Amino acid sequence: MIPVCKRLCAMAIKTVMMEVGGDKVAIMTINNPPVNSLSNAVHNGLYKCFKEAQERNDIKAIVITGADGKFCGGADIRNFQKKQNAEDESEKSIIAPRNLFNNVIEACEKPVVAAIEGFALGGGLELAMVCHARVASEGTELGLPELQLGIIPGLGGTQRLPRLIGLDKALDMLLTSRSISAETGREYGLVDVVTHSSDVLETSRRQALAMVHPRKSWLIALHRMDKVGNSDNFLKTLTNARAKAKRKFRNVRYPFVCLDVVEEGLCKGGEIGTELETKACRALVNTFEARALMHIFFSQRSTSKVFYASTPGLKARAVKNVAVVGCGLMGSGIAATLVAHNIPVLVKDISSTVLENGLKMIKENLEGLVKKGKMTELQARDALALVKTTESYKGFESLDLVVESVHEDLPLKQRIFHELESVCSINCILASNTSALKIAAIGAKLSFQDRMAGTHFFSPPHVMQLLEIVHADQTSAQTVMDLLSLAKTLNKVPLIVKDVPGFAANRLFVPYLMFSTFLVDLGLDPYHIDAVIKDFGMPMGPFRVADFTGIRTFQLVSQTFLVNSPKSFHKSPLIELLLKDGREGIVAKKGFYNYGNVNHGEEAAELKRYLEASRQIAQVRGEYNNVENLLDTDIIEMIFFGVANEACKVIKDDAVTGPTALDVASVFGMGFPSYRGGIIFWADSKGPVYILNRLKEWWREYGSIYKPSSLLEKCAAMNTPLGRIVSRPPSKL
Ligand SMILES: C[C@H](O)CC(=O)SCCNC(=O)CCNC(=O)[C@H](O)C(C)(C)COP(=O)(O)OP(=O)(O)OC[C@H]1O[C@@H](n2cnc3c(N)ncnc32)[C@H](O)[C@@H]1OP(=O)(O)O
Repeated sequence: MIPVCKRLCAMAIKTVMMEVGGDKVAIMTINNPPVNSLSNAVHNGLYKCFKEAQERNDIKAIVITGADGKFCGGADIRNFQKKQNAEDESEKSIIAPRNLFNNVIEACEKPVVAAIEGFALGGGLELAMVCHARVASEGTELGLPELQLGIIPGLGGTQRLPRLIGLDKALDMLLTSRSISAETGREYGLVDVVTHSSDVLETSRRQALAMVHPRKSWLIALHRMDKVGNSDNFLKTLTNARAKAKRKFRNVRYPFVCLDVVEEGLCKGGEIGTELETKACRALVNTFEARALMHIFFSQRSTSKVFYASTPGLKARAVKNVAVVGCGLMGSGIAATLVAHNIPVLVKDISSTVLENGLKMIKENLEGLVKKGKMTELQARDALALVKTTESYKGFESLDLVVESVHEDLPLKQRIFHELESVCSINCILASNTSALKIAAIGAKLSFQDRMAGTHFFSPPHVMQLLEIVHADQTSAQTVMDLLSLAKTLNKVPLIVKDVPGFAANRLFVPYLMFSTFLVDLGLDPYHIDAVIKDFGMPMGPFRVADFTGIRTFQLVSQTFLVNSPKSFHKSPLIELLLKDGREGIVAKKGFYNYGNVNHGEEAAELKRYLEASRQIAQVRGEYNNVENLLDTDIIEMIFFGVANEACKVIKDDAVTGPTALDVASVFGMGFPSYRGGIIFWADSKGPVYILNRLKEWWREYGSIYKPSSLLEKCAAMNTPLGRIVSRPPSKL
């Protein structure tokens, strides 16, 4: 250990601290909890510390690190939001610390090493890249996720990353926002040394001192070109990347701005590149997409945080052993999700044949994750080894959680939970994956209902990010807390919802399909609707998604609406006509589309017959009956204003904590484009008054399915955005 002079630098400031060791290495520690983000105070702190370090003869080298084992989570996103909301136009520019990065840190005459632990993301990785070497602890997360926020890196990331790891790999990281581990970073040349976290600081010191003497020269990332090749090569790579981006990104500009800036910098030099990058990043911060994506970033985090805040002192218990009862499509997907995150699963079903089939589906799900690059083949094999199957309740006594996933049959579910209560320990959480029944009804006969909850996964569970945690009246805070913690382990976005029919996400999803089928009964072509909605930004149109989730499932979940609010529901005859002929969707290889042997699906010529029959029965009339009058924007509004109207009813019913929860539900549960900020955020961009007027128009014409909700009327009357409706803590749900 090197003796450290405990004297803090004369200019000691709270957010960046400097300690100088007996070895003459200055350690600068960023201390800005919770993620050591780069606030203005951090920039100023670094400026001051660097100035002092440059001047002092007793400092030979510098190491930058972050407090609490976290290097830096990037620029302070709250700061961007403040600028977006600034009234004064001049306030909208972001102060760029480009000078600090390029001219102070990178140009420093004393070697600077980044000692990285935990994560270096966005501006955090950009800071690490201006250092002259990087030492990272095992498993550290490195990435430039700015595109996920609707902006591009603004502190040289678009320029230095390609120069350090090559253009192909850099573009992949930039355009996917995917992080890499320190180990992969070492392989790519982004990290110089990977070591154990207890050794990061010492190794960084040694690395820095080695660079003081001419034993190891240091390279300035911005000046390098050795990894990007000649202009023919990099221009070709960029052309391919643009073509790929065109297929992947719809309706947004920021990925293309990113590619342009990379190209400019490679053609005109890194200095010009960083200047253009800063300007482009500043301009993007104020776009609707950046507002929307930053809103989603914070909303996604707030849905569970609010619960922790309302139950101080409670600590989550780890869920280490789980059983899934029922291994159909959903059960096997849930089991795959659990084992993919190293949680052993006991799968129970009624016969060895069903179990064999379930195991096959679990294997296929894991293979799907391998194909998507979410896990390696070896990890998938290890995960599969964590699955055990059983036809009995043997082994259930030592479980932490059971997820029931049998079909929607109340007496059957009640019987299963009764049996579970007699075999599971008192601490085991009993959860149902029902989407149509009330949790309280399923657990009505249990002696201890506090450990009963809903875990509503979305299809396919190993892919969809949302997990609704259904909180019945009797469910304990401890149970919800444990499930929230499990959601984090599974990398899911948890949403606490009340035990009301349809919970939250299906209250949006079912009307989405319902308004789409209504338009078909009005005379519109379903394939045209699918195309318009896909262009709007949904991953697939409503009819294709109905095929994927199963048309019978749609019919089943619709029952809740038909029972609870029949006047707001258009029951299209089309659904029953299709089901009568076995057109159940992809499981039957035919639904709205025909699937042959592939999952892509082709338009079905014979669908016309069903459409005509359905229209004949439905007899929907209206001014727009000549459907050619309908513009694509009308189609979008007639579907999504209907969904937004239902969202207002969900808020009114107190089914969720507030409007933000529905933005999260729509983005992560039904694929609403995140760059539109979720259903409520998007609706607010149109304004409650405009939506109300349009709904009234359709209400007059087509009847009560378009009847405006009282909450929408209220917001329109006060001209208040729907997003401003006050949220309530989940304990009050
Ligand atoms: C100019 C530059 O190029 C532009 C940029 O750098 S833009 C920023 C780029 N950086 C990012 O996108 C990283 C965003 N953050 C993350 O991915 C994750 O928070 C993380 C991996 C750093 C930590 O994850 P985890 O430990 O699970 O904590 P998480 O719950 O996500 O965050 C903890 C808190 O920090 C906040 N936070 C995280 N990153 C933040 C950031 N960059 N700015 C402001 N707040 C941030 C979260 O909102 C949360 O706040 P809360 O407790 O009040 O809800």
